[in-house]
Amino acid sequence: MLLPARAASPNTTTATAKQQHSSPCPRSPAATPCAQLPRNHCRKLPGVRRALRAGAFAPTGVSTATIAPPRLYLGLDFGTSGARAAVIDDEGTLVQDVKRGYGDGAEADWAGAWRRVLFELIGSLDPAVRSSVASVAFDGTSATAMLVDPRDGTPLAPPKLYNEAQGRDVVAAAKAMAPPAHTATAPTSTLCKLLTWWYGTDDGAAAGGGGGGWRRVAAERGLATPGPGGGAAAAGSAAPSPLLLHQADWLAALLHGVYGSGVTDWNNALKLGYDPELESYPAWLAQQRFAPLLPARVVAPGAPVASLDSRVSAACGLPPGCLVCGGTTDSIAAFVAAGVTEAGQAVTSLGSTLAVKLLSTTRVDDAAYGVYSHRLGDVWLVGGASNSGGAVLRRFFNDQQLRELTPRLDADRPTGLDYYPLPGPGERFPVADPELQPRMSPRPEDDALFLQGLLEGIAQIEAAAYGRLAAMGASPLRQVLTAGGGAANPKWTAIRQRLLGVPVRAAEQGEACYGAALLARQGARQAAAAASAAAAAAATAAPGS
Ligand SMILES: Nc1ncnc2c1ncn2[C@@H]1O[C@H](COP(=O)(O)OP(=O)(O)O)[C@@H](O)[C@H]1O
Ligand SMILES: O=C(CO)[C@H](O)[C@H](O)COP(=O)(O)O
Repeated sequence: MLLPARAASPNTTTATAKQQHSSPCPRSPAATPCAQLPRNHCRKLPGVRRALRAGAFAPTGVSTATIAPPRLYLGLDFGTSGARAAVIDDEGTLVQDVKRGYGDGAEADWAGAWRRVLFELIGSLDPAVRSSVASVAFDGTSATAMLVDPRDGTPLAPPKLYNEAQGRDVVAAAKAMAPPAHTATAPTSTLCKLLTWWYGTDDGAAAGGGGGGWRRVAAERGLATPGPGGGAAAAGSAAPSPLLLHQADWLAALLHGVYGSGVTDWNNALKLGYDPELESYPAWLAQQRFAPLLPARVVAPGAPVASLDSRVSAACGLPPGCLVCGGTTDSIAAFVAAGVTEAGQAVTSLGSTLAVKLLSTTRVDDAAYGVYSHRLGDVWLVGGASNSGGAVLRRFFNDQQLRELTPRLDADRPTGLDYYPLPGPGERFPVADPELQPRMSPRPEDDALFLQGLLEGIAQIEAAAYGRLAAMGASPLRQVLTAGGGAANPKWTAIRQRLLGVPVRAAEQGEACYGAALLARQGARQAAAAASAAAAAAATAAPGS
């Protein structure tokens, strides 16, 4: 069980602590105004005053069932460049939000950075808010895969991130087992990442189950080290198999402490091969020798999973009975936040990457173009995710420079530069080509012209993405809401609207963490309804009733 590291005390003088705001968001006017806090963005919003008036903030140590209404709901978004927490009340009013970067050097230990930031975000919440949180839900980057010890979640190997394309051999193995054009056959799919671990090809070890750094760690920890060439746990052996989890699953398990056979959700499991229509792993996947490594329980996004582990509650200050709910991916959380409800409405997440989600009455999937369909409730969110997006802009301009240059752009005068902006070789959607090269030259002298060329290039990718969905029979596009950092750029919005030919505007709520908080609220309501139904059934069944 990975418990939160002791939070740096407010008086800690190390550089790291100085940069970080480790005490709760200050309540008194005399304290440092949140707006001046470096690296963190800690805001108390109108909802706090209303909740304070309503006496919402019960003392810590109460169970969910007794958390005094109005209860609060916590969404945690672990995106590409940083993590954010949003707390909402029953009406969906934002009560507090906090964000934090992963810090320099995070790439050397992603799991450690995610765990550290998780408990720092929780520690950054106002104590009165934190102690009223009735449920929590996470969203993470899609197809970010982890191989862990099923007893306590300890990673056995570095995570494989959302955009890491796997080798041709495992892609071929995935194509040999999955249906044609299945999203699990994409080079960046979770299935391909699992197969890289399974065949041990990630450290040059011979294919066929030899090597693979994780097997050495697993053996040291007394775990089984199954592989294609045998090596499975001997019949009757007590040694448990390693477990595959997604980033959001692993973070949730840090709070609920339910390990063993693992819990994931429909959306995160899609690129593993899970079928959200069947609500099960298809036979072609369940019959594989590596099936024991798959997370056994797959829940709907927002569904109740388990209560907070009591030790974690004591360590982080969330109420002991706080419910941890099923998660989702960051672009779906952004979709949920935007509040889209009609077929033909779409959400483009313009964050570090460009992800599009169109609400469609028809499901469309084709890995040849990086197109797949997520299920949310009883609708299909069709789309995909390009490697292009804000991460390319950030290579040339910081946010301040973007704000300074944007007024000089002329959305009505295309530059003709015809860029395909990528952070490096490789594209997922609407072209699925791990070798695709960036195209961002010639670079004009004028930075404003260069920036406009980049924004036009990303907008052209977005337009091609929606055009691909239309060509595949998805519901016709009628409107695009924008989430993510790029939503703030009016000139980019105008360029995109010109290319898309439909109304484009920023989503009122575009933050994925807000969408995750809505899922947490949904889970708390589902749990309360189930408890009421159980109580009513018990009362009916009681003798003499
Ligand atoms: N004014 C702007 N115009 C265009 N892009 C912007 C602007 N401000 C921020 N961005 C881009 O938004 C991205 C960050 O958005 P965010 O949603 O936080 O991304 P993520 O969560 O994927 O890290 C950055 O890559 C940045 O380049
Ligand atoms: O690119 C990403 C990183 O932010 C997205 O997480 C991801 O690729 C979107 O995938 P999905 O459509 O499964 O939500």
